[in-house]
Amino acid sequence: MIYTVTLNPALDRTLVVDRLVEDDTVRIRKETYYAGGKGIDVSRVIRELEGHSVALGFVGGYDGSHLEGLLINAGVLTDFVRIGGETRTNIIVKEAETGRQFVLSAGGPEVRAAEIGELYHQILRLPDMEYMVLSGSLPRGVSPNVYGQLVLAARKKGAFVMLDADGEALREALNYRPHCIKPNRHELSRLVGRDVSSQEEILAACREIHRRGVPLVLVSRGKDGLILSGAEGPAIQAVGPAVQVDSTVGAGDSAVAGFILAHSRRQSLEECVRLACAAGTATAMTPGTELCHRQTVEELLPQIAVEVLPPQ
Ligand SMILES: Nc1ncnc2c1ncn2[C@@H]1O[C@H](COP(=O)(O)OP(=O)(O)OP(=O)(O)O)[C@@H](O)[C@H]1O
Ligand SMILES: O=P(O)(O)OC[C@@]1(O)O[C@H](CO)[C@@H](O)[C@@H]1O
Repeated sequence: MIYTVTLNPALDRTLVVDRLVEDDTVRIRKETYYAGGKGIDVSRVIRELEGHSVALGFVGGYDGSHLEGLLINAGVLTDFVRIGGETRTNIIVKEAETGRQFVLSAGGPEVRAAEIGELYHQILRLPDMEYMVLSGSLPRGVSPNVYGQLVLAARKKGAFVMLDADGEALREALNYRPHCIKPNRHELSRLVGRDVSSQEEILAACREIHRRGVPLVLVSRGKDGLILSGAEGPAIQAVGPAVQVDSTVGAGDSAVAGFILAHSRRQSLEECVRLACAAGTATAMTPGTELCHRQTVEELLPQIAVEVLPPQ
């Protein structure tokens, strides 16, 4: 089974307005709620692509129940730890007239030590963990080394661990050697302490990370697709066709979902990167925090240019 972990889920409230104006009433034209947070997005995309996963993490209060209910309605399996604090709401405002989008991200509730302990023991007890995906920001009260501890617990159980995090949480977790990380260009730059942009710079940065014991690095590059670098074997690049982009929120999570789902289906690494790219591209075509549709992903798959890169 694939387990996703979202320590700081968010009820994503997407509002469409004509245009934001100062000193006047701005009428909301459309309002939609999504169960959000990066690991939860991964679970939603896996379900959309006809796979199964269980979403783990913390939910609390009425908004936490709302989020969980949305997932249940979408057919996503959940097993959250309930916390005393209230699940955060992130607000996404889209201006219909200009296409501009504003993402207001809340800090989230404070998680108590006992609640972290409960999640940790839940993970240790899981009988069938083949994959664990750890994604997103950390809530208050949780130490930056929490991902490291969860990586260690999952590795001890023989699971393949994929991590999508940033900053100190990512840096700390590298010491525990997740099997794969999914930084975007900015996260990779922060990780290696210099700006990386070109293909050569990305591959050099990935080699540094392999030397620290991480076998796979999947770098997402927005419209330029993805590069998968492996400690062994050649790097693989996938680039999607030019599409009409509406909102890229959740594109990175969709790429993680595509990669892990294909990997769990024992597909080749080329096919894993292809599905990652198709899912990310399809999500970029949907509005707000809406995620990819299966039919679009299937239409995109043959249009993804997958290339094995020459050794550097
Ligand atoms: N503008 C775009 N046009 C086409 N495809 C895109 C675009 N933006 C993203 N994608 C697809 O989605 C994948 C992941 O996007 P991106 O690199 O933006 O991840 P990210 O920065 O982690 O995103 P986020 O944090 O918003 O979820 C890309 O590798 C690409 O396949
Ligand atoms: O604050 P974090 O945990 O980094 O990201 C949270 C979030 O922005 O990520 C998803 C899109 O990737 C949204 O569903 C959610 O609001």
